Amino acid sequence: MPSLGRLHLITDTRPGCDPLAVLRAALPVARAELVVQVRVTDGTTDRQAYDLARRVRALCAPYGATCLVNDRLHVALAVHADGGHVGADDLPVAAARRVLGVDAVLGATAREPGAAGRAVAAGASYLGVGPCHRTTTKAGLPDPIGPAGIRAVAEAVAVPVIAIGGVTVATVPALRAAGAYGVAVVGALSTAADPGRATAELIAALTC
Ligand SMILES: Cc1ncc(COP(=O)(O)OP(=O)(O)O)c(N)n1
Ligand SMILES: Cc1nc(C(=O)O)sc1CCOP(=O)(O)O
Ligand SMILES: [Mg+2]
Repeated sequence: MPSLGRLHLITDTRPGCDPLAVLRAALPVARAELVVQVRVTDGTTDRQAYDLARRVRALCAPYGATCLVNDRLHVALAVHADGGHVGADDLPVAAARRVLGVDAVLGATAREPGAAGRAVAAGASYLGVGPCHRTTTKAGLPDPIGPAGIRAVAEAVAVPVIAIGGVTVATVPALRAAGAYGVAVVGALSTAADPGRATAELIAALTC
Protein backbone atom coordinates (compact mmCIF):
# COMPACT_ATOMS: atom_id res chain seq x y z
CA MET A 1 0.00 0.00 0.00
CA PRO A 2 1.49 3.44 -0.89
CA SER A 3 2.15 5.81 1.99
CA LEU A 4 -0.78 7.96 3.02
CA GLY A 5 -0.94 11.61 1.98
CA ARG A 6 -0.78 14.18 4.72
CA LEU A 7 -3.39 16.68 3.49
CA HIS A 8 -6.94 15.34 3.48
CA LEU A 9 -9.42 17.49 1.60
CA ILE A 10 -13.01 16.64 2.49
CA THR A 11 -15.49 17.74 -0.15
CA ASP A 12 -17.79 20.58 0.86
CA THR A 13 -21.13 19.89 -0.84
CA ARG A 14 -23.18 22.45 1.05
CA PRO A 15 -25.26 24.83 -1.10
CA GLY A 16 -23.09 27.39 -2.88
CA CYS A 17 -19.94 25.29 -2.69
CA ASP A 18 -18.03 23.95 -5.69
CA PRO A 19 -15.95 21.00 -4.44
CA LEU A 20 -14.56 20.16 -7.87
CA ALA A 21 -13.24 23.70 -8.37
CA VAL A 22 -11.46 23.49 -5.02
CA LEU A 23 -10.08 20.09 -5.96
CA ARG A 24 -8.82 21.33 -9.34
CA ALA A 25 -6.91 24.09 -7.54
CA ALA A 26 -5.47 21.79 -4.87
CA LEU A 27 -4.37 18.83 -7.00
CA PRO A 28 -1.47 20.40 -8.98
CA VAL A 29 -0.08 21.78 -5.73
CA ALA A 30 -0.47 18.83 -3.36
CA ARG A 31 -0.33 16.00 -5.90
CA ALA A 32 0.28 12.62 -4.18
CA GLU A 33 0.29 14.33 -0.78
CA LEU A 34 -3.47 14.90 -1.25
CA VAL A 35 -6.15 12.55 0.00
CA VAL A 36 -9.61 13.53 -1.18
CA GLN A 37 -12.50 12.25 0.89
CA VAL A 38 -15.82 12.42 -0.94
CA ARG A 39 -18.33 13.40 1.75
CA VAL A 40 -21.87 14.36 0.79
CA THR A 41 -24.80 15.71 2.76
CA ASP A 42 -27.33 13.21 4.12
CA GLY A 43 -29.95 14.25 1.57
CA THR A 44 -27.69 13.45 -1.37
CA THR A 45 -28.81 10.46 -3.39
CA ASP A 46 -26.50 7.54 -4.03
CA ARG A 47 -26.57 8.44 -7.72
CA GLN A 48 -25.37 11.97 -6.96
CA ALA A 49 -22.69 10.64 -4.61
CA TYR A 50 -21.57 8.16 -7.26
CA ASP A 51 -21.35 10.86 -9.93
CA LEU A 52 -19.26 13.11 -7.66
CA ALA A 53 -17.00 10.27 -6.52
CA ARG A 54 -16.42 9.12 -10.10
CA ARG A 55 -15.35 12.62 -11.11
CA VAL A 56 -13.14 13.03 -8.06
CA ARG A 57 -11.41 9.72 -8.71
CA ALA A 58 -10.80 10.65 -12.35
CA LEU A 59 -9.29 14.00 -11.34
CA CYS A 60 -7.08 12.41 -8.67
CA ALA A 61 -5.63 9.61 -10.79
CA PRO A 62 -3.15 11.60 -12.95
CA TYR A 63 -1.65 13.18 -9.84
CA GLY A 64 -1.35 9.99 -7.79
CA ALA A 65 -3.72 11.51 -5.23
CA THR A 66 -5.81 9.17 -3.11
CA CYS A 67 -9.60 9.07 -3.42
CA LEU A 68 -11.68 7.90 -0.46
CA VAL A 69 -15.44 7.84 0.04
CA ASN A 70 -17.01 8.75 3.38
CA ASP A 71 -19.71 6.44 4.84
CA ARG A 72 -21.04 4.99 1.57
CA LEU A 73 -18.71 2.08 0.94
CA HIS A 74 -20.78 0.72 -1.93
CA VAL A 75 -20.05 3.98 -3.74
CA ALA A 76 -16.34 3.54 -2.96
CA LEU A 77 -16.41 0.09 -4.53
CA ALA A 78 -18.48 1.24 -7.49
CA VAL A 79 -15.99 3.94 -8.52
CA HIS A 80 -12.88 1.90 -7.66
CA ALA A 81 -11.86 4.40 -5.01
CA ASP A 82 -8.75 3.73 -2.95
CA GLY A 83 -10.82 3.23 0.18
CA GLY A 84 -13.26 4.78 2.61
CA HIS A 85 -13.80 6.39 5.99
CA VAL A 86 -16.24 5.27 8.70
CA GLY A 87 -17.35 6.62 12.07
CA ALA A 88 -19.62 5.65 14.92
CA ASP A 89 -22.85 5.76 12.88
CA ASP A 90 -21.43 3.84 9.92
CA LEU A 91 -20.48 0.21 9.32
CA PRO A 92 -18.23 -1.13 12.10
CA VAL A 93 -14.56 -1.03 11.17
CA ALA A 94 -14.22 -4.81 10.85
CA ALA A 95 -17.26 -4.96 8.55
CA ALA A 96 -15.94 -2.04 6.52
CA ARG A 97 -12.64 -3.86 6.12
CA ARG A 98 -14.48 -6.95 4.86
CA VAL A 99 -16.42 -4.83 2.36
CA LEU A 100 -13.40 -2.92 1.05
CA GLY A 101 -10.84 -5.73 1.14
CA VAL A 102 -7.40 -6.08 2.64
CA ASP A 103 -5.60 -3.64 0.35
CA ALA A 104 -7.95 -0.67 0.71
CA VAL A 105 -7.20 2.47 2.71
CA LEU A 106 -9.67 2.44 5.61
CA GLY A 107 -10.02 5.42 7.92
CA ALA A 108 -11.95 5.36 11.17
CA THR A 109 -12.99 8.17 13.49
CA ALA A 110 -11.62 7.84 17.02
CA ARG A 111 -11.82 10.52 19.69
CA GLU A 112 -9.88 8.87 22.51
CA PRO A 113 -7.20 6.18 22.93
CA GLY A 114 -9.51 3.29 23.79
CA ALA A 115 -11.64 3.68 20.69
CA ALA A 116 -8.48 4.25 18.66
CA GLY A 117 -6.95 0.96 19.73
CA ARG A 118 -10.16 -0.93 18.98
CA ALA A 119 -10.42 0.65 15.52
CA VAL A 120 -6.85 -0.31 14.65
CA ALA A 121 -7.35 -3.86 15.92
CA ALA A 122 -10.45 -4.08 13.71
CA GLY A 123 -8.55 -3.05 10.60
CA ALA A 124 -8.31 0.74 10.36
CA SER A 125 -5.27 1.90 8.42
CA TYR A 126 -5.48 5.49 9.70
CA LEU A 127 -7.52 7.38 12.28
CA GLY A 128 -9.43 10.66 11.98
CA VAL A 129 -9.14 12.29 15.39
CA GLY A 130 -11.01 15.35 16.59
CA PRO A 131 -12.58 17.74 16.76
CA CYS A 132 -9.30 19.49 17.46
CA HIS A 133 -10.82 22.97 17.52
CA ARG A 134 -14.24 24.56 17.19
CA THR A 135 -15.82 24.21 13.78
CA THR A 136 -18.96 25.51 12.15
CA THR A 137 -18.78 22.93 9.37
CA LYS A 138 -20.40 20.08 11.29
CA ALA A 139 -22.98 20.28 14.09
CA GLY A 140 -23.36 18.01 17.10
CA LEU A 141 -19.70 17.36 17.78
CA PRO A 142 -18.27 16.93 21.30
CA ASP A 143 -16.03 19.61 22.83
CA PRO A 144 -12.69 20.16 21.10
CA ILE A 145 -9.87 17.87 22.25
CA GLY A 146 -7.02 20.19 21.24
CA PRO A 147 -3.43 19.06 20.63
CA ALA A 148 -3.49 17.18 23.97
CA GLY A 149 -6.26 14.93 22.69
CA ILE A 150 -4.32 14.28 19.52
CA ARG A 151 -1.25 13.38 21.55
CA ALA A 152 -3.18 10.90 23.69
CA VAL A 153 -4.34 9.00 20.61
CA ALA A 154 -1.08 9.28 18.68
CA GLU A 155 0.84 7.78 21.61
CA ALA A 156 -1.59 4.85 21.76
CA VAL A 157 -1.53 3.64 18.14
CA ALA A 158 0.97 2.90 15.37
CA VAL A 159 -1.17 4.06 12.41
CA PRO A 160 -1.24 7.63 11.04
CA VAL A 161 -3.35 10.09 13.04
CA ILE A 162 -5.19 12.65 10.93
CA ALA A 163 -6.30 15.65 12.97
CA ILE A 164 -9.69 17.12 12.03
CA GLY A 165 -11.98 19.92 13.12
CA GLY A 166 -11.28 23.63 12.77
CA VAL A 167 -7.80 22.99 11.40
CA THR A 168 -6.07 25.99 9.82
CA VAL A 169 -2.52 26.56 8.65
CA ALA A 170 -1.88 28.34 11.95
CA THR A 171 -2.84 25.31 14.04
CA VAL A 172 -0.91 22.69 12.05
CA PRO A 173 2.45 23.09 13.89
CA ALA A 174 0.96 22.34 17.31
CA LEU A 175 -0.99 19.38 15.92
CA ARG A 176 2.14 17.94 14.30
CA ALA A 177 4.11 18.47 17.48
CA ALA A 178 1.41 16.47 19.26
CA GLY A 179 1.91 13.55 16.89
CA ALA A 180 -0.51 14.18 14.04
CA TYR A 181 0.72 12.68 10.78
CA GLY A 182 -1.58 14.90 8.76
CA VAL A 183 -4.76 16.96 8.83
CA ALA A 184 -8.22 16.82 7.30
CA VAL A 185 -9.92 20.07 6.32
CA VAL A 186 -13.15 21.30 4.86
CA GLY A 187 -13.38 25.04 5.47
CA ALA A 188 -9.67 25.84 5.30
CA LEU A 189 -9.79 25.05 1.59
CA SER A 190 -13.43 25.39 0.56
CA THR A 191 -13.76 28.93 1.96
CA ALA A 192 -10.28 30.09 0.95
CA ALA A 193 -10.15 33.04 -1.44
CA ASP A 194 -7.34 31.25 -3.27
CA PRO A 195 -7.58 27.47 -2.65
CA GLY A 196 -4.36 26.77 -4.56
CA ARG A 197 -2.39 29.12 -2.37
CA ALA A 198 -4.10 27.80 0.78
CA THR A 199 -3.13 24.27 -0.31
CA ALA A 200 0.50 25.34 -0.74
CA GLU A 201 0.54 26.87 2.72
CA LEU A 202 -0.94 23.75 4.32
CA ILE A 203 1.47 21.45 2.47
CA ALA A 204 4.42 23.60 3.55
CA ALA A 205 3.25 23.43 7.17
CA LEU A 206 2.77 19.66 6.96
CA THR A 207 6.07 18.77 5.32
CA CYS A 208 8.61 21.23 6.75
C1 LIG B 1 -10.45 12.22 8.49
C2 LIG B 1 -11.82 12.17 9.06
N1 LIG B 1 -11.98 12.12 10.39
C3 LIG B 1 -13.20 12.09 10.94
C4 LIG B 1 -14.32 12.11 10.14
C5 LIG B 1 -15.71 12.06 10.71
O1 LIG B 1 -16.36 10.84 10.35
P1 LIG B 1 -17.75 10.46 11.04
O2 LIG B 1 -17.54 10.49 12.51
O3 LIG B 1 -18.24 9.20 10.46
O4 LIG B 1 -18.70 11.65 10.63
P2 LIG B 1 -19.17 12.05 9.14
O5 LIG B 1 -18.01 12.67 8.44
O6 LIG B 1 -19.60 10.80 8.44
O7 LIG B 1 -20.28 13.02 9.34
C6 LIG B 1 -14.13 12.16 8.75
N2 LIG B 1 -15.17 12.19 7.90
N3 LIG B 1 -12.88 12.19 8.24
C1 LIG C 1 -16.61 16.16 9.03
C2 LIG C 1 -16.01 16.48 10.34
N1 LIG C 1 -15.83 15.52 11.29
C3 LIG C 1 -15.29 16.03 12.40
C4 LIG C 1 -15.02 15.22 13.60
O1 LIG C 1 -14.45 15.74 14.57
O2 LIG C 1 -15.38 14.05 13.57
S1 LIG C 1 -14.98 17.67 12.30
C5 LIG C 1 -15.59 17.73 10.74
C6 LIG C 1 -15.66 18.99 9.93
C7 LIG C 1 -14.31 19.54 9.63
O3 LIG C 1 -14.51 20.71 8.91
P1 LIG C 1 -13.58 22.01 9.10
O4 LIG C 1 -12.23 21.66 8.61
O5 LIG C 1 -14.25 23.05 8.24
O6 LIG C 1 -13.62 22.37 10.55
MG1 LIG D 1 -19.49 8.81 8.95
